[in-house]
Amino acid sequence: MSSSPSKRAAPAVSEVRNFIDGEYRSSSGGKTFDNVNPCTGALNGKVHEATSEDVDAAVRAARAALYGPWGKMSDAERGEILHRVADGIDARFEEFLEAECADTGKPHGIASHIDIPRGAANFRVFADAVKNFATEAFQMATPDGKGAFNIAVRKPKGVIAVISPWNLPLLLMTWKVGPALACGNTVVVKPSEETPTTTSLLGEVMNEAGVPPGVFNVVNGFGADSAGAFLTEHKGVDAITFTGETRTGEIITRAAAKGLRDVSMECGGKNPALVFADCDLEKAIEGTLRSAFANCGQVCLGTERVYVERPIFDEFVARLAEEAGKFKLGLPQDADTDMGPLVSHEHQRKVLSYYQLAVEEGAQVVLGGGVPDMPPELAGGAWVQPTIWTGLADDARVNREEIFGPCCHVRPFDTEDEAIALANDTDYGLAAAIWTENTSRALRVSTAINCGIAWVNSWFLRDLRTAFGGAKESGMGREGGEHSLEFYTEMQNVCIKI
Ligand SMILES: NC(=O)c1ccc[n+]([C@@H]2O[C@H](COP(=O)([O-])OP(=O)(O)OC[C@H]3O[C@@H](n4cnc5c(N)ncnc54)[C@H](O)[C@@H]3O)[C@@H](O)[C@H]2O)c1
Ligand SMILES: O=C/C=C/C=C(\O)C(=O)O
Repeated sequence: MSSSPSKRAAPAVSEVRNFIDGEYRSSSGGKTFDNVNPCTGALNGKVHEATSEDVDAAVRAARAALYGPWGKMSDAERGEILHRVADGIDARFEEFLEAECADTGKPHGIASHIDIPRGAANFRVFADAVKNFATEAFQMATPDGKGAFNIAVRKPKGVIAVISPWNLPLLLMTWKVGPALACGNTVVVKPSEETPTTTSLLGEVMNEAGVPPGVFNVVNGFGADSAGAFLTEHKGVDAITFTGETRTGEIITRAAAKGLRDVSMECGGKNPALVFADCDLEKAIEGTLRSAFANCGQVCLGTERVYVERPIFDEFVARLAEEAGKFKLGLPQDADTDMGPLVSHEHQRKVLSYYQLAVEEGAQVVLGGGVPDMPPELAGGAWVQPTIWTGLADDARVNREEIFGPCCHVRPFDTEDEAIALANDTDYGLAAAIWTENTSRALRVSTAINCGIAWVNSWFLRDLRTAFGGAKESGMGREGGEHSLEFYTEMQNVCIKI
């Protein structure tokens, strides 16, 4: 089923330290934790866990750098440096690729087309966007007849805490760091404990590109009672940008309430796909295969609920299962690998508990439902089978809770109104995919779904200038294009009396 026994998972950086004030520093408490390869269960290396003193040093370095050369540069000068950061990622593409795949287990095909290039693009796009970011001006009348002008200026918000997840580590971290730095802020990043390596490696690139010390800092560790909480509760942090689970977002929002710090929250989803009988079936199947199973289902925008118009329901389910059943599970570096493992054994236990729950809740298992049979050298990995269910009630937990694995439930519908109601019957509101060749229907349905991002006849087609974020429990605020620039700046109105 997988690669030859002679192949090994990619070696990774063996020791990941914190990056503070332009240099790599060991944990001041001497504490480390394991970074485990999810393909094999082997040790990738050790990660230095930041103490509260380390986090404090990082925040202080970021504060000092804000008042140093970085804060005094023009957008154009900063932009030039950020372009060099992007070039630096490109120049070390292979290193980033190996590190990302060793931490996540994802296939090279995904990381080399999405994660690493987007990691570089996030710096270029925002370095350029900030140059065209206009403010506002209002001329007003005054009783003396002379008038006044109001001119708005935008300033960096200050020290930004960036808390990022493990599913697209470099991509989602730079999606925040790129615009934050382009706007003149400084950052302290706490990457996921599961996937710290590419964030750490970025420190070297920052130094090589000429980013002044203290502008980009990295502290490693966990959430509660660790680097995540130390950072988000730190008084020296001016704003917090977070991507991760909704429940974690709530905890961080509470921490941010102290001192009324601003937050940007990109959280979970339970995203629907609506497949109408007038769709291009080939495209709908190909798109749903990606939206449900890409990155082993670990994409916040991924589909976990598929609603299919009854006349094509049986054919759709059969074809989806047939194609997903052909996925080859294997090592990142094998060219024919379609799907890697889940990110960790902990996440594997969570996903498998939902596989079991689906059966208990009365699902028909159309495909998968368990652990695949892997060759001995991969037996220690966090593998699960791609899984498709039908027959669950709409209020089944499997239909309501985010699983974040390679699985979906497929259910028939009879009318457009019913499909819209089913799509909206969720606590979440991140993304939706609509498959129809009828343009009026596409517009009607996409705008009737309460979510931040709706795709018609596509999925994960991303223009970085567009608004990105979730409705309901999927988040708060928008990032992307000008929306990121708004979040990472503070607007000041200057009123000038003539
Ligand atoms: N909306 C989006 O843009 C988006 C994108 C990717 C992932 N996600 C969501 O992320 C989740 C998967 O990622 P995850 O499991 O890494 O999420 P998570 O919430 O467990 O962890 C995210 C980050 O928060 C940190 N953290 C955890 N507890 C914390 C605390 N108390 N204080 C401070 N930091 C804390 C973690 O260490 C990690 O760095 C899914 O729910 C997925 O939908 C959302
Ligand atoms: O798992 C979530 C994926 C989010 C993707 C983006 O934020 C993006 O493409 O910018």
